[in-house]
Parts: sequence; structure tokens; C-alpha cells
Amino acid sequence: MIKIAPSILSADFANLQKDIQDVEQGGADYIHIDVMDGHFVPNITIGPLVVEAIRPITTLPLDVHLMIEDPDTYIPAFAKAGADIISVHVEACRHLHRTVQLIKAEGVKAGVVINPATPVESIIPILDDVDLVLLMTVNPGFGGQAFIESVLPKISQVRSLITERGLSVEVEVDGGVNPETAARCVEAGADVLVAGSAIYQQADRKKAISSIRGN
Ligand SMILES: O=C(CO)[C@@H](O)[C@H](O)COP(=O)(O)O
Ligand SMILES: [Fe+2]
Repeated sequence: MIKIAPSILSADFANLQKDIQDVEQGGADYIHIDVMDGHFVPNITIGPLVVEAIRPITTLPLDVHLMIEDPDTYIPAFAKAGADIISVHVEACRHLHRTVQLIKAEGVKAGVVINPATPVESIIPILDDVDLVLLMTVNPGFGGQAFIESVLPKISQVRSLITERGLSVEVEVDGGVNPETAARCVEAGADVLVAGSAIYQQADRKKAISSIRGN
């Protein structure tokens, strides 16, 4: 079963509770939270206080995507705020194993993220230690961007690496996911699909989630 992780970056921030509960009732599997610091990416979004406020209003796992410099400084705060999965960009980590160990020491699942231009080879050394690999299909920073087609072979490459090693690691895709691109990501080997605008721009979120799932 394909998991759907609506990105609240495209939700109405003045009505976050309603927009989160709407996707929970619509069949979402995770709530994807995009954390941006204005340094690693040219946008500023959500901090641990907002994650803490969201925690009691949903039973879904909180999938926290850190697009920040120096993630080690902030990981404990996001874990304490209630994150279930914390994913960090290889491009932002000077000592990747140390960062992943820190996430796990906080009792949280660890994910590793690569930008569209970062080769899959960069995650091979950490594959045994993570719960999730997130492949960006846009350059991080904003919702509503166009899907970058050239990432599709990277999804298949990551899926093969995981299968060859007999690992249980989820393959998540993020950026420009809609019913049409979702089908190709799944065909390539993705099992978790993040979608922001394709869900929140639709009045019927349940229907939007089902069509991304391919139902
Ligand atoms: O991490 C990011 C953007 O940096 C994403 O999670 C976006 O929020 C996805 O938005 P859509 O491309 O689905 O509109
Ligand atoms: Fe994201």
C-alpha cells in the first residue's frame, strides 16, 4: 500500500488544525512538515513550537523534513516537540552518521534526503542506518514547483540498493507530485509520496489523496 504524506506547506496556516484533520480523515498516512531556515533554502517556515502545537491534534506520524543548516543543533527540539520521523539533507550534514545517530538517540526514525542534483551514491554509506530515503523531485524551498523528470531513474536506483541489501527502508518522493507523476514514482519504486499543492488546492482532500494513491 502506497503511503501519502500531505505537506502542510500548502495548507492554510490560519486554519492548520482543520487542514490537518481534513487530510487525516481523507486517508493520509503521515503529516509532512517542511522546516526551512532561510539559509539552506531561500524560505522560512515552521519551527519546533508549531510541531509541538500540531502533535496533540492528530494521531498520524509527523514526518519532519529539515531544510536547515546545522541540523544537529535543532534535532533534539524537534524530537521533543513530537516528531516521529526526522529527515536531514546530505547537503547540510558535515558528519552524516553523527547526525543520524543523534536522531535515533532521541528515539525518532531517521531519514536522509538528497536534492535532484545530488547523486544516489552519496547515501550508500548511510543506507544501513536509516529508516527512510527521501528523494527530492524539486529543488527544496517552495511548494507548487514542477516535477523534475530526471529524478525518476534515481528512485529505481535507491529501490534496487535497498532490495539488494534486504533492508526495510522506505523510499519517499517529494516535490511536484500529482496523480500523473505519482504513478511514475510508484512504478519506479517509491512507497511514500509527499504532496502539498496537489492535495491542498483541491476542495475534496479525500478524493485528491485517493487519486494520488492511484485509486
Ligand atoms: O519539501 C518541499 C519543498 O521544499 C515539499 O514538501 C513541498 O511542500 C511539496 O510541495 P508540492 O510540490 O507537492 O506542492
Ligand atoms: Fe518536504
